[in-house]
Amino acid sequence: MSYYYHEQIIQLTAQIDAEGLHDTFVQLVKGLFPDAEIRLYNNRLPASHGHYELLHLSPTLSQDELKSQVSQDTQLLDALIKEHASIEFDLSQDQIVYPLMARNLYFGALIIDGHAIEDLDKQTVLAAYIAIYSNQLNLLRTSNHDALTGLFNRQTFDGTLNKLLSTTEHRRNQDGSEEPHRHCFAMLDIDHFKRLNDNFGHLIGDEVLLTLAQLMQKCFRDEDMLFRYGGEEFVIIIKRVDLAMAGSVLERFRQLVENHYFPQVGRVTISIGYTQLVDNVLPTTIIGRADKALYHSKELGRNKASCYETLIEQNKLDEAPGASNDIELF
Ligand SMILES: Nc1nc2c(ncn2[C@@H]2O[C@H](COP(=O)(O)OP(=O)(O)OP(=O)(O)O)[C@@H](O)[C@H]2O)c(=O)[nH]1
Repeated sequence: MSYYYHEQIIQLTAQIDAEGLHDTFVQLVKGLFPDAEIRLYNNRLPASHGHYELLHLSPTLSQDELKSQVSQDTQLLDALIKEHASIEFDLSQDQIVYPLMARNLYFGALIIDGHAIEDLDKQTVLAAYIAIYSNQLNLLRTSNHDALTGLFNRQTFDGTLNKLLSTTEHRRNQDGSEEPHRHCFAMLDIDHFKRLNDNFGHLIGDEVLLTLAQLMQKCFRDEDMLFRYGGEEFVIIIKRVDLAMAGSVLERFRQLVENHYFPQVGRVTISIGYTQLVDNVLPTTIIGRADKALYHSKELGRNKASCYETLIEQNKLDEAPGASNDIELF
């Protein structure tokens, strides 16, 4: 392997967030096979079906072509998981699928389309890129995720919220005009968790935290972001929804938890506070707003979801600190 490839490998290991790592990896693979279509998938729940997130595709496909491509790929990847295939490498085909594995868990796939990989040197380099990318992603995931629940951890939350509030994504309307995407932010807290711990012990308490996290993963869309904020508190960034839609999604989740049977414990409920993510507002303000709405849900008797903006409109809350003046003074 030449010195040039060592430099590329250093680039991969220098990435400190998952997005940068995916992008660098795809660029390196493209550098090896410039004419090929490359698709990179992330499997949200390891070894389960149907949770593929397309991280990268060549930008030549129309929306319809893309849908049918993703559906074809999903079937292929499901079949691969079932067969526990470790690597699909067929030189006679012009489509090659590499399942991406770390610690025996299948976490995604790289598909290279339209290019028979005959060059042995390139095969070796590609195998090295894949191994380093997989290891690096595994490392990043370990440091970005909460060990008990597998959700993103508090540290990742801080970085994500700062980034979301400082960049504005736009959506294109039918008339060609653009407007910023709106996201919503929710805080949720398990009701009477101290009592639950006291009655059943910490291990069962931990089981409840894990089960709740799994319910969250099932209920929310792949693009929504789920974090363990600390203890028995969780936060959710619900992407591209207005407050009304966020309210109905959160209410559905509240009911799902209320009706779920938690082994040994039985019924568990949660209280929720939510608000809109607004550009140019400090993260602490957003958190303060959701927290106030959450506190209101608790005061109303728990097992409720409350919207900060609605409470303000109805004069049921004072504005959260910093709500009217978002310039931080030191
Ligand atoms: N089992 C377990 N318990 C935790 C963990 N982190 C925090 N806790 C417990 O969560 C409990 C939180 O209790 P409180 O903040 O008093 O709130 P609560 O009992 O849920 O009451 P409300 O929020 O008012 O409904 C404390 O007893 C903590 O010890 C954890 O990782 N595992």
